[in-house]
Amino acid sequence: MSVIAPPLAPPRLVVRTSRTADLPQSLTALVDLLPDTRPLSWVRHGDGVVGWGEALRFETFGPGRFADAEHAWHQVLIGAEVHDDVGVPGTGPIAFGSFAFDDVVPGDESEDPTRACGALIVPRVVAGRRDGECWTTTIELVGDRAAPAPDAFRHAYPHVAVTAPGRVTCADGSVAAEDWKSVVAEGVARIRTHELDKVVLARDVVATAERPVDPRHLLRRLAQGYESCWTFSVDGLVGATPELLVRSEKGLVTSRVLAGTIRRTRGPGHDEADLLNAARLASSPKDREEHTYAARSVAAALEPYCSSMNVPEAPFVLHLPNVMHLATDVTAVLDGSRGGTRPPSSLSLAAALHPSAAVCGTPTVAARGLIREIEGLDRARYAGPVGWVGADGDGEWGIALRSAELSERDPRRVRLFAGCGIVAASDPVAELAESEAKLEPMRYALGMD
Ligand SMILES: C=C(O[C@H]1C=CC=C(C(=O)O)[C@@H]1O)C(=O)O
Repeated sequence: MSVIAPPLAPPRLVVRTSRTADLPQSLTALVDLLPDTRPLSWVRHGDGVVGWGEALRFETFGPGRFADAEHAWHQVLIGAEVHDDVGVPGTGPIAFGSFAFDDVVPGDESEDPTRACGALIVPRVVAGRRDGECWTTTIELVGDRAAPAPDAFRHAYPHVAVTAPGRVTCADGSVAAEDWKSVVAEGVARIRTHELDKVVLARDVVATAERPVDPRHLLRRLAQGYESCWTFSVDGLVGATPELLVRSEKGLVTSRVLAGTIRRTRGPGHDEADLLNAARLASSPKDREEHTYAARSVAAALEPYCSSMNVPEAPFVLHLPNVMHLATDVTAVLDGSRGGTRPPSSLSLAAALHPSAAVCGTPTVAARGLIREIEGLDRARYAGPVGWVGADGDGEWGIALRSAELSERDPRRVRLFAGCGIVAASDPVAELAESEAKLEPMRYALGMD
């Protein structure tokens, strides 16, 4: 006999945000607060939000993964009791989230065919800092005795010392590095027959550490070494992405589009070489083409939601420690009169923007089809949206690049990902080298530099 449980009333949250004493002026001040279990992070230049514990968790599947997560978030906010003494973006109730790149639930070849395609996690505790203002939010489920007292957040979870992973070795992932050149060559061939204009092809490598990998070790190194990137951690997906899919704040929408890459030079004379390389990148027709598709895809996806938009005519060169990218900062104003009863949230904007041509290709459907056909990789959450959303829908979502997936089965194992935009003029050998450069942040985080 099967028993159908009556629908549960949505859980009721009690949320309290209060100002806290200044944190040390360090890039890692926020991530240093994190306990070792399932840390949540969205930090850049030392500011941002980190969280721990799980008051609530919503897992979603397939093409509806964004809309279902959004619906669950709205439902839970309806009855929430919120006391917010700070009132800046990131205070009050927030949920961290990450979503799979593809709609298709992975088949038998996947590590875990039942895994969710998306998750929103409402932490029990959030610590945040923005422009010198620091706060703590505690989130309790009504009737939940396990929730920490508002003034006890530092002690609610035992603070286990951060451990380094020890010696780390790397092996080929789903497709061996040598074979990946043929995958790229196939992408180029398809583009040359005019099947599509651009496709982004990715690969993974598998790192095995001597000791269990402590995500906080990775977060600390990334927050320090890649401070201009968004250092994120959600459910075992850790990275430092330079690409902001969307930030929505008080009606202003921002997106940093990246596509087109050149490696940074190391050693003596690197300043001069960097200047030369930046000029080379800015004038490279192949990189400009890759970039144009990406910037256009973002502008086209945002257009229906916005009353005005600024897309600079030419990209600038973004300098990161490992590479330089062609970059365009798109800014737009949300159109309050469109989008139904409430303006679109940052999460629904992320859903509309995903997958941009920076991680999929042009046209989108043909590119996604080709990725499924030839890439030979289960991207999982790599290149999907990762970030946070607040009660008013404002929030920040990055693209989960320069990232790694920590294995749930083997805590010493980590999958690192990198991908490259392929156009007609792409060279498989150069693309393999570019993918190696894009793996550098996570190799560095693991201490493999
Ligand atoms: C797909 C990745 O990077 C994207 C973002 C910036 C530059 C890219 C490129 O030049 O190919 C990619 O479009 C990755 O890092 O895995």
